[in-house]
Amino acid sequence: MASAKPQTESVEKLLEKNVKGEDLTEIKRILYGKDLQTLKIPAEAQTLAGKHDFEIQAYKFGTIFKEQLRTPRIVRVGLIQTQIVRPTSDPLKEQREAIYDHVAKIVEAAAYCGVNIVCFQELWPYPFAFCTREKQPWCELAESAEDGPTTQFVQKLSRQYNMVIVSSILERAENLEDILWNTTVVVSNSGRVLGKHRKNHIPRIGDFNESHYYMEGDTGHPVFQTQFGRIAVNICFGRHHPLNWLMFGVNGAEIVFNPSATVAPLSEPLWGIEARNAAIANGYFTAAINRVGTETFPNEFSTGDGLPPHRDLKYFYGSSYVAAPDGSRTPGLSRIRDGLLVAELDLNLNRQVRDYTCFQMTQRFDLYAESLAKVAQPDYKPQIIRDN
Ligand SMILES: NC(=O)NCCC(=O)O
Repeated sequence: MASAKPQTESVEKLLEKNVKGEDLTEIKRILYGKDLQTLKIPAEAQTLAGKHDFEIQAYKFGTIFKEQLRTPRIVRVGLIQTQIVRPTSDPLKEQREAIYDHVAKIVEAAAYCGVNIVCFQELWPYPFAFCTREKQPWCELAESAEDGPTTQFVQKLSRQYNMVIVSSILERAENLEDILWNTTVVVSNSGRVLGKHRKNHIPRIGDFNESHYYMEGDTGHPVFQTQFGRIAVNICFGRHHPLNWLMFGVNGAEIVFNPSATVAPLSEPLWGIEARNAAIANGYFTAAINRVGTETFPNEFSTGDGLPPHRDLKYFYGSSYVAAPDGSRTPGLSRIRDGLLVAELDLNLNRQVRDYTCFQMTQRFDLYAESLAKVAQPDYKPQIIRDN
């Protein structure tokens, strides 16, 4: 039997293998915007990466010009993408703890790289089982956002490394009838739970049957003021919704993280566009993080799409990246390996780009508020002018 074709490592590796010299530089200029300076990765971080089998890439976004009246506002963000560590048939606690242990090593490497804010992928401590429609054992993993095992684990890391940590979990609202939510918890660098955001848009696409587990979030568009800047979280499927991105910007976000879990056939051609476009349109930085690998579940499931029952959700393609408001972006992390992407940002770039593009000044909230208010009425008639 022919073996499956190996996964492509990354678009960047393909380009570098096949295009050389000035042609490569020109292609990168057109595809990625300005050429970002790479940052030196400390030896301690390299050693951890070698020992625990993950890659590290590190880049620096500068500003357009040096300001006279404001000092630079430098912050380092770290994006962590991983595969699950243990098979999905292992005891739940062992699966979760193996992921904790592995991710802790990558956070340690991030600390060596001087990272101030780290964000993990969507529902990072578990396999992405919340698609299969199998309720058990997976609902058992749901936990309190305020003091569940994952938040407690993250709080220790935050305190140890003086890092803000953005941690996506399956929340069980123990104070409200045990309702489940897809929630991201923001833990301050002091270890305090700063707050949480519940996923606004729940997918009903392909095998992503997440609406069997949780409803659309009820937390609006919170922005978290941290010591290192104002941050927000647009959880996975919300990246297809421009108004979701917009509202985080309107509320003052300077960096919007997009912890995701998405597979190649569904979204790969969109991946490099959506978070990057959001950065351009909203005048802030975006950071998109995706998990890696194929996760195989004990029981077959199907989605009513004519395909035979199967045990996996297809391939999670990693490729995490950071984009800036001027449209420049980092290369993606690998499609096939666990990784840490470090990006140094000067948050002053946001205002410099906004002053230049005037995208915020010209966006006409008044016009769209009036139009959307009409659209939301049950008797709305589309504004079509007909040739008859
Ligand atoms: N987790 C999640 O929302 N996935 C949906 C798939 C996609 O948006 O690409």
